This record gives sequence, C-alpha cells and structure tokens, in this order.
Amino acid sequence: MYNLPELEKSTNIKAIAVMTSGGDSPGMNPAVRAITRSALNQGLRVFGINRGYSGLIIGDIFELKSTHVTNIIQRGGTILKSDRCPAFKDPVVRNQAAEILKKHEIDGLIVIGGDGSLTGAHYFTQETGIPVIGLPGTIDNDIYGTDDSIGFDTVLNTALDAIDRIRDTAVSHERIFLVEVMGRNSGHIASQVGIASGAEMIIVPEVDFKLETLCFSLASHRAQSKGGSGIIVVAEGPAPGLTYRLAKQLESHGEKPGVSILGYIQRGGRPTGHDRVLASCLGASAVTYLMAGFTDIMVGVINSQITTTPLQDIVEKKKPLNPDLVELAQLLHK
Ligand SMILES: Nc1ncnc2c1ncn2[C@@H]1O[C@H](COP(=O)(O)OP(=O)(O)O)[C@@H](O)[C@H]1O
Ligand SMILES: O=P(O)(O)OC[C@H]1O[C@](O)(COP(=O)(O)O)[C@@H](O)[C@@H]1O
Ligand SMILES: [Mg+2]
Repeated sequence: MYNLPELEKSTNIKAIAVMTSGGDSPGMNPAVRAITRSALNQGLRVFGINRGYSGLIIGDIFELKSTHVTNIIQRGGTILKSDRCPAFKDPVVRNQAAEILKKHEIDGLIVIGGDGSLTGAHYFTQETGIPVIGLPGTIDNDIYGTDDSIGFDTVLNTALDAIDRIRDTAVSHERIFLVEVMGRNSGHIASQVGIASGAEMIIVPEVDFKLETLCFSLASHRAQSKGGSGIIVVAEGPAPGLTYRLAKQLESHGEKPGVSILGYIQRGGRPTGHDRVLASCLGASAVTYLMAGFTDIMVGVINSQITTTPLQDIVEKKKPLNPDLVELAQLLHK
C-alpha cells in the first residue's frame, strides 16, 4: 500500500498551521488528526485555522492540542469548518494573510482542499515565501497529480447506496431513472458510480453526448426484452439541475423518466476505511515534506504510492477522465 516518505528534517520550522478549504469532504477530519499528531510527536506547535482562507484573513486561529483531535477520525465534515473565500483571489488580501501567520509565528501551512484551494495555496506561497503543502481534499477527485482524493471513496459508496435503492423502484415500476451525482464540471464521480451501480448509461461533461443516442439506446434496451427499467447516471456539469432539462427533452421523445438529484447527501457522512487510511497517510506525509524543506507541492497518490506534484501543475493542468470507464458501462449492458 502507501509508502511513507523517509526524509531528514532540514528546516527550522517550529510551528505549523492547518486548514480545510472549499467543499468539505469525508476524511478531512482524519487528515487534520494525522497532521496534528505527527507534528506534535515531532515537537512542533500546531495551529488550526477555522473556515479556510476566510478564517486566515481575519486571524481566526487557535492552537491545536492532541485532545482537539480525539474521536474525530470517524466523523464526516471538518472540525475546522470550511468555506469558499472569493476575497483570497486578491493578492493584497493574500499578503495581509501572510502577515497574520507571521504574527502568530507560524512557519508553514498545510491546506486540505480541492483544485481551487490548491490554486490559492500556490499563489500564496509564491508571493509570500511561506512554505505551503497541499493535500487533495475533495469528493470530486478532479485534481491533477493524484489518482485519489480524500472523500472520493466515501462519496462513491454513499451514491451507490442511494442508487441501489432507486433501482428497486425503477425495476418495480419498469421505469427509467436519471440520477444526478455531484462533480463540478467533472465526471470522475459519475463514471465510477456508473460502473459500480451497473448503470445503463453514464453522461459526463468530458464525453460528447447526443440525445438521439440515448433515445436509441433506451429503445433497443426495451426491444431486447431487458425490461423497461434502467439507471442513467448524470454528472451535474457546471451546476446542479441539468438533469431536469434532460428529462424534459426525453419526454418530448415519448420517454417518462424519473429524476433524482442526490445533492448534498453525497458530501456528508462518516469516511470509509479507505478514506481514513488515505487521509492519515497523506496527513503524516505532508508534515514530513514540510519539515524536510519542501514547499509549493501537493502530496497525493499515484499507483498506490505517495507522490508529490508541483502546485503549479495543479493550477495549469486538468485531470483527464478515463473514457474507457464510460464505454465499459455501455459495453457491459449489451
Ligand atoms: N484562482 C484562485 N486564486 C486564489 N485563491 C483561489 C483561487 N481559486 C480558488 N481559490 C480559493 O480557494 C477557495 C476554494 O476554492 P473552490 O474552487 O471553491 O473549492 P475547492 O478548493 O474545493 O475546489 C476559494 O473560495 C478561494 O478562497
Ligand atoms: O457547496 P456548493 O458551494 O454549492 O458547491 C457544490 C460543489 O461542491 C462539490 O460538492 C465539491 O467540490 P469542491 O471540492 O471543488 O469544493 C461539487 O461536487 C459541487 O459542484
Ligand atoms: Mg474543486
């Protein structure tokens, strides 16, 4: 499984801070726990920043002790709270944030968040020289440089649980259901949930989709006496609600699909064992890299190995979706 980095301490870092930013994801708490305990074990002081960059820019910072992270490994959400903070896109505000960290004598920062949060982290360390390590914390799993993100496994299982239930109704009523899952402009959740739920079709922003193809596929599904039921997993795209429009279009072709938008139920809940292990390993590794003098990187996982990726790559590159997964779902239904 994961190889933890073995690196010598080569900095004079005495105090670090940790924050969670962007959409919360199950596993953020185990990551905060691992960072806190690893740092304390190495004699560092650790500070928690509340509400991501929103808390940083107003100095909402407190010292984390071991007891703060007791009994949080199994809890969804984040004890540090999270937020989206448009003001952090302003370099002047980022400079003020650096002064706040200096005032608290904090020498390094670990940011747990999605692609947006890690973009902010990159600009922050570039402009201020304060060492920053990022961890991929998002249900979307859309971050370049890592196969996996903290929360992705949990969202897959939560969405699957819901879809299995929807399928009971779909089969009983011989109906087609469109099920919309999260994933801002990305189909990583949809493609894996689609495979695992045995979906008849998966619709994601990365793969061109034609309404006629969907109608044809539904008609041939029925003609092959496979029954009138089916699940079509739809990625939300830029914003939730796309699926209602799709259902309307299908109605004009004589279909009567049910629609279920899974929404926020996907983002909460206790992290799976996989996400707890991932978060613990990444959290401990982030402290090791910070102490060894690394900065402006994300610690992630590629081929089950802990890896580092420059934050600049995360800003500039889009994580590709494996289109084979979308095709495979279709293939398994023929
Ligand atoms: N281009 C950017 N420059 C600076 N900060 C950014 C940038 N993009 C995002 N951020 C910061 O990261 C926060 C979270 O980003 P967002 O995209 O909403 O979520 P996530 O990090 O989960 O992808 C934003 O509210 C903002 O504070
Ligand atoms: O909670 P909000 O602000 O409505 O955002 C919804 C978005 O957050 C997510 O749940 C998680 O995305 P991030 O991890 O990038 O924040 C997306 O799947 C969804 O599009
Ligand atoms: Mg994001």
